[in-house]
Amino acid sequence: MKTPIRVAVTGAAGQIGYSLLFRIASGAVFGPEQPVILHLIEIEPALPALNGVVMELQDCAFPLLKGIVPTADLNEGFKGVNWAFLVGSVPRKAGMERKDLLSINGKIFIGQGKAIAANAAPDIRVLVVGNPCNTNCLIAMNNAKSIPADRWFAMTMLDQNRAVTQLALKAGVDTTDVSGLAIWGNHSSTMYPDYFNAKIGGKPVPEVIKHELWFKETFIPTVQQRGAAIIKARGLSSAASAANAAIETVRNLVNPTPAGHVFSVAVCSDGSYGIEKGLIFSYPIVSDGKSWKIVQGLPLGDFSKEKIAATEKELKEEKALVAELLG
Ligand SMILES: NC(=O)C1=CN([C@@H]2O[C@H](COP(=O)(O)OP(=O)(O)OC[C@H]3O[C@@H](n4cnc5c(N)ncnc54)[C@H](O)[C@@H]3O)[C@@H](O)[C@H]2O)C=CC1
Ligand SMILES: O=C([O-])CC(=O)C(=O)O
Repeated sequence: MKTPIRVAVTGAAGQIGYSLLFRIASGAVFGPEQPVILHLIEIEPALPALNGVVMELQDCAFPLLKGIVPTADLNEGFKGVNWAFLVGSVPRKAGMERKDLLSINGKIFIGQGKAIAANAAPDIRVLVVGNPCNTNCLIAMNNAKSIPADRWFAMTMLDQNRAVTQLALKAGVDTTDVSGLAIWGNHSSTMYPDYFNAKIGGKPVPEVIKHELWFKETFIPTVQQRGAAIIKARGLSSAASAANAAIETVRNLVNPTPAGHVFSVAVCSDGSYGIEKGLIFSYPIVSDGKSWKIVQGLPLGDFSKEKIAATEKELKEEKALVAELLG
């Protein structure tokens, strides 16, 4: 048996937490050979509900679950942690944009960034899910400067999965026939699902779906607005699909990417494709299972460049709004 790794989840008593924890404990993220100790972090008033989640985790008798640390103390919560899923934060309601949450949620990520830097294991990696996730990640990263920038991620995998399914439905193919689809930029209504560099059955998507207006008038807005559509339908934001995407993001990072595939995750920009350095920007990424890199040299036409510039502009504006939170 391998040594257990410590995995922290904030907002562990929330909706996403309820879909996420049981799958981490079952081995769906780190594999069937990797035991885990779960650090479940909540705010004080949610500790009774968290206790119920702990009881349910115990009642699963997961062979890989070697311990549970439920806590409202950030130092205890992040002590020795190898992976942190930062989910805990307030979700938006109908009619709000995700960036409207910055004034409520942004400050949470100062204390969490500092506590991660002070307590986590040397190999810590952090996935921010709580919205607006790119800029929350920027805040946490800037409050934890001792942790290398390549360890910080914000989630856009849910947007990739949404885009892949829309393409598959339109083309009448299986989702597994779609490859190379990546989300660029912010997890917001400006995100850009780049269908030009995606393939269906190995052929460029625009050669399979020959319907230019559909991409512009239906595909892109559907992907950009899917979170809002779920909130309208459910009265609550996506939770099971978000947890699933968090699981896939980490799996994508800790396993080698199959040839011909990419995955989407927002990372600290190194200036690739002319994006401002230091922004948490979603790119097409590949991993060798240990380190990741931004796929270089993809052709981008004027339409793609315009969309990517718009989402970069929004991230710069969000960064300016939280300037005083960046440490
Ligand atoms: N990046 C993405 O693709 C997605 C992001 N989200 C975001 O994930 C976040 C969580 O969503 P849900 O689980 O549905 O919300 P929820 O309201 O069901 O759960 C959030 C939990 O976080 C806890 N919490 C609040 N402040 C905290 C803090 N400072 N430290 C620790 N825990 C704290 C709350 O007590 C609550 O239990 C929201 O911001 C939502 O917008 C949701 C779907 C997709
Ligand atoms: O839309 C929301 O507020 C929740 C979310 O991030 C998503 O479902 O993509």
